[in-house]
Amino acid sequence: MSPLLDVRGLRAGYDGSVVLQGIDVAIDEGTVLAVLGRNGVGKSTLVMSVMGLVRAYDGSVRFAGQDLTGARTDVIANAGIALVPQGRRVLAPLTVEENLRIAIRRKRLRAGKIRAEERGDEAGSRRLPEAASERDQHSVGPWTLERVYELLPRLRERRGNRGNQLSGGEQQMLAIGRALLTNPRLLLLDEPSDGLSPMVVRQVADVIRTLRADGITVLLVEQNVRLALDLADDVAVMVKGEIAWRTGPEEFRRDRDRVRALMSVAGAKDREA
Ligand SMILES: Nc1ncnc2c1ncn2[C@@H]1O[C@H](COP(=O)(O)OP(=O)(O)OP(=O)(O)O)[C@@H](O)[C@H]1O
Repeated sequence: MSPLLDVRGLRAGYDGSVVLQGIDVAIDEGTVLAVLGRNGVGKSTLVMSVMGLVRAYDGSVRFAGQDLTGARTDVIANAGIALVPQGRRVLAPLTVEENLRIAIRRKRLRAGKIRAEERGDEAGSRRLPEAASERDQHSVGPWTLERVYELLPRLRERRGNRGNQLSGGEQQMLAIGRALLTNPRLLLLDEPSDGLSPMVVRQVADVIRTLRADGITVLLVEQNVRLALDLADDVAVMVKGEIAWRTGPEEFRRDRDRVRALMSVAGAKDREA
């Protein structure tokens, strides 16, 4: 079985500076891959380049058998990848429900535009699609506002509150709900536990477990190693824009020396000395 996401030789960065130095990473459908590593090694750059938000200089990205190398973000989203970005990026002046409805509307516009482009029909780009895409019909069922509220009941309670009135945990749930409304097969989560209390981190972990049980594949970037190991089927450790070690959570727990060498600031100093 070929992996759902297959990234090979990916080099990417900003304004000519190279952050990702040739990344190879593959994720099987239905699994959770945790990407760990010290600050600044390029974890966010990796998820942003998979999403088409950072330009790749070289390498390839294949998803569900489709070549997405160099594709636009809207095409990537339409193919079934969604990003929950670091910092959540909820629309602060809008209510929870407005944030969610915008995600639904954007998805429809995007799908209509891409279909129109495929037909070479510019005028059609403003038409809304009438039916769910083929992919949606094959999944458990497309994500709806109601299904998001069932998974994340706190959002229903807060549906009339503005983004800037939410706690960090509620903002994280909103960012996840918004991503789910695009019906992803692969969810890229960039530090979902950042700044949250241990109790809220546990709630986020439960949500991720439920999504995995529903068959959603997850690439989880985390600083919280305990959370990452609890959730992951596989672990990839990044060092300076490369995957330095790919292993299972048990092996990761056992090999403390290697973890220290690859992940602690002291370990990095040892290597540089
Ligand atoms: N928009 C940008 N423009 C230029 N350089 C950037 C930009 N974003 C990140 N970088 C640089 O790219 C490198 C990798 O950053 P990135 O955010 O991908 O790392 P990270 O592993 O996710 O770190 P953190 O855990 O701190 O989020 C860093 O040197 C960072 O300064």
